[in-house]
Amino acid sequence: MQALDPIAATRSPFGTVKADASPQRFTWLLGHERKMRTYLGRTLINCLPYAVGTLIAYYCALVGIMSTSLATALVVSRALSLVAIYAALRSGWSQRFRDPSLALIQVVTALLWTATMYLVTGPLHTALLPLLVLSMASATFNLDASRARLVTWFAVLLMTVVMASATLLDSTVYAPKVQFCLWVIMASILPTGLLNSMQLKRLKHRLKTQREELRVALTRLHDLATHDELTGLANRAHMGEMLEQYLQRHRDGGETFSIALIDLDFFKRVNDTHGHGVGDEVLKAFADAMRRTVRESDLPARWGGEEFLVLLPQSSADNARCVLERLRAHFNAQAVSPTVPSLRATFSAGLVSPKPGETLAMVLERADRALYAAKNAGRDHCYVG
Ligand SMILES: Nc1nc2c(ncn2[C@@H]2O[C@H](COP(=O)(O)OP(=O)(O)OP(=O)(O)O)[C@@H](O)[C@H]2O)c(=O)[nH]1
Repeated sequence: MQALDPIAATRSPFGTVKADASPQRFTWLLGHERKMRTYLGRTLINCLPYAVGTLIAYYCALVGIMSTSLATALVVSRALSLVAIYAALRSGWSQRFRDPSLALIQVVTALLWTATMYLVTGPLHTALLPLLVLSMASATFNLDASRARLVTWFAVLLMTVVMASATLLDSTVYAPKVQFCLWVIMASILPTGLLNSMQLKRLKHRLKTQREELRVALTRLHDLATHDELTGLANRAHMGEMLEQYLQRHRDGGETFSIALIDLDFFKRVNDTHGHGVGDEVLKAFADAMRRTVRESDLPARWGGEEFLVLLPQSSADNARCVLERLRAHFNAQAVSPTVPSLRATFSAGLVSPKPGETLAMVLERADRALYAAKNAGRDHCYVG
């Protein structure tokens, strides 16, 4: 269907669309691009378990569980991996990969770091398990189903090896019975988390689909409410709103405009002679002729029955008359019905521009009188009112 009006183009079916309602914040950190902002936001959230891990590492160094140099090595290595991931995302370098969010790399590095921390934090190792669960929750939600499954089993396997090794290396601090209990908890929590994430993702997908369906339905509703079904032109209600807007802008000192009220000549005869189907074909032919002839900025509408109205922005009634004469030359010569190829039709039109202080009803009344005069003059005429 034809775009109706530049004013309307900024409107949603049920109100004014705010192009981007909320201003973007932290653009220096996250950039402007919507997807990239999401990826970077996730990466920064992943820094939270790292910050907690840093505190644990230095606390361990403070109480003599590990050396300060080991704590620093762990903290710096993780910081470097996070900075590298952030830089790859922020610079756009990651765009070359199938998964530009680098979600898989992020979770694997997080898992390896958490597992290492588990091995070296001695009596504090249990504090690492919630961090592991946190990393996995974010990973399983952001990865596709097969990768999320793969990463979950990788995490279970990795922690099995780590817990077994820890028990073998230091069975006093990593007591086998305790490790076994922790292993059972870990091995049951991670797959459960995976199932929950999958369910959430399905829900998210369904919501997205429903939102798209709703958008399509709203667009269809809007088209039905503003367009004439037979000709596809704007309908009377919509054109009425448009006219009010233009008239208001004109009153506020804006540009002038004209309207042409058009009526097909002897249309009843077409219906009576050839039937309503042929009459409909003529109406469609006239609508097509208008679409082809008027300017991009002109707004044609079906006003009702065999009456049409064209709003011609930035045109005096005399300028509008030239457009109408072009339409006449085009329409009078063309075949207007595929069913009755020999059939020809004409139209009459009343043209007016709003005068100061006139209401819409007054402008339309003048257009109607001009149209009536054109009909009285023998039809196939355009009169300026
Ligand atoms: N086929 C068809 N006919 C319609 C439609 N809407 C209105 N009409 C017909 O349009 C005709 C209008 O006839 P009149 O108002 O007498 O006008 P006219 O025959 O065009 O005569 P003038 O306007 O005086 O030249 C009527 O027969 C209506 O039934 C429509 O959607 N389809």
